[in-house]
Amino acid sequence: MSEVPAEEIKYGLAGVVTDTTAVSKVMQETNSLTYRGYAVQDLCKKADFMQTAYLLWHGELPNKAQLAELVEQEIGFRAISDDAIEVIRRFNKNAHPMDTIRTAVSFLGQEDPTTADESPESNLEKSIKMLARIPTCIAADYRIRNGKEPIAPSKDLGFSENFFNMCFGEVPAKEVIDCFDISMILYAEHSFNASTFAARVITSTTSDIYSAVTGAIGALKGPLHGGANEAVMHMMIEIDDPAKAAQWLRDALANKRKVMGFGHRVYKNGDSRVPTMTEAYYKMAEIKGGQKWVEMSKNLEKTMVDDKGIYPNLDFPAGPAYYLMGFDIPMFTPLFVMSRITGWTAHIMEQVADNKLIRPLSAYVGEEQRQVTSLDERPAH
Ligand SMILES: CC(=O)SCCNC(=O)CCNC(=O)[C@H](O)C(C)(C)COP(=O)(O)OP(=O)(O)OC[C@H]1O[C@@H](n2cnc3c(N)ncnc32)[C@H](O)[C@@H]1OP(=O)(O)O
Ligand SMILES: O=C([O-])CC(=O)C(=O)O
Repeated sequence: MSEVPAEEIKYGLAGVVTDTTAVSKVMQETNSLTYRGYAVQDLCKKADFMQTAYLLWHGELPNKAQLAELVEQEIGFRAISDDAIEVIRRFNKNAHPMDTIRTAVSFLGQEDPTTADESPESNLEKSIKMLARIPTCIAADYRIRNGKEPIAPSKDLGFSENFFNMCFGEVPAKEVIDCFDISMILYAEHSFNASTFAARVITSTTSDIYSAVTGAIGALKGPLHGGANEAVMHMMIEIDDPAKAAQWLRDALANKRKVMGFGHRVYKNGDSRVPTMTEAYYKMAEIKGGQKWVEMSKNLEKTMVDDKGIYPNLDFPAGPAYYLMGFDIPMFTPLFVMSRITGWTAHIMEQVADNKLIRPLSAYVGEEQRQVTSLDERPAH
């Protein structure tokens, strides 16, 4: 029995406010989300992912000169060392790409002579380095595990175009790039979600930014968080036929299965990002011939909302959108990493600027205090 009444324990920290943040605001009542005061939908229409990164880090949208400087820095940091490529070559070809990007980021941290420098300027520079190099690591890992040579990053292509080129050796149609960029903006930041909180916990010990990001990647991997975008696509492939979707979902619920891509800790009446991502996904389906998946998504959503009142989250449209863009399913959560690196690092810098060690209490429910007996005195079984 715990000495703390059960009703006073905040399991999963649900509903607990642990700190302030100026990075983003998730509004449960209105199902809306702002980054530094700007609605994400407006950022998707009027800005791009690089401008969003600048906004998250600096608190303001960049002017032309500020954006040009960030773009130049990002392009300049894209290449990874021969040692890093060699490490990626040695990765187990069956390892999950989230395990390999977690290890790659950790490797980048031990290579960087500025890792221990916690100054705001150095942490910002390291954030730009990770934004630039994580895509290079993900693409190199993808090609090597498929028996191909990595493609060096380009100095002439934008962030998203360069990533597609490093993966597939070509830049797709503008519509595909636009949809990918929208997913990058929408995935970039979401207040104290589990991976960001993990990053802040690590930062609060005054550990370094690479350690915090490595831990955040580990937290994002789980299917209750970022791993859900992969799980959604596995589910849709398992269902296969849109006409079977409603029954499949009802059977899953009857068997107490969690249906991936639905539900959210904060939003209870719909995820603010879903309409924008769904529009982009439907556009992808039009271009790539994915009407089967659209029909299935609609049937799953209608059944889940009608039967359980549980709404889709961002992973629900993002999973099939990435599938239609041609990415292997195990790459979907690493794509989330490519984007969330901006939000994580904005929070890490906010934590560093006003730090207090994060260390909650627990209610003990184990054995009462007792005597240690010697090994000889203890029963054989
Ligand atoms: C980008 C992101 O990270 S978004 C989240 C991505 N994760 C997923 O899509 C995984 C599937 N969803 C879930 O597991 C949950 O909805 C979570 C983890 C996201 C949120 O969990 P919580 O806030 O703890 O809600 P909780 O799990 O208590 O759900 C409340 C009720 O709704 C049910 N429920 C919530 N989500 C789902 C779901 N996806 N499938 C089936 N039932 C669900 C729960 O079983 C619970 O029912 P009960 O009260 O009868 O026990
Ligand atoms: O906020 C959360 O708990 C999960 C989420 O949607 C995100 O991190 O984007």
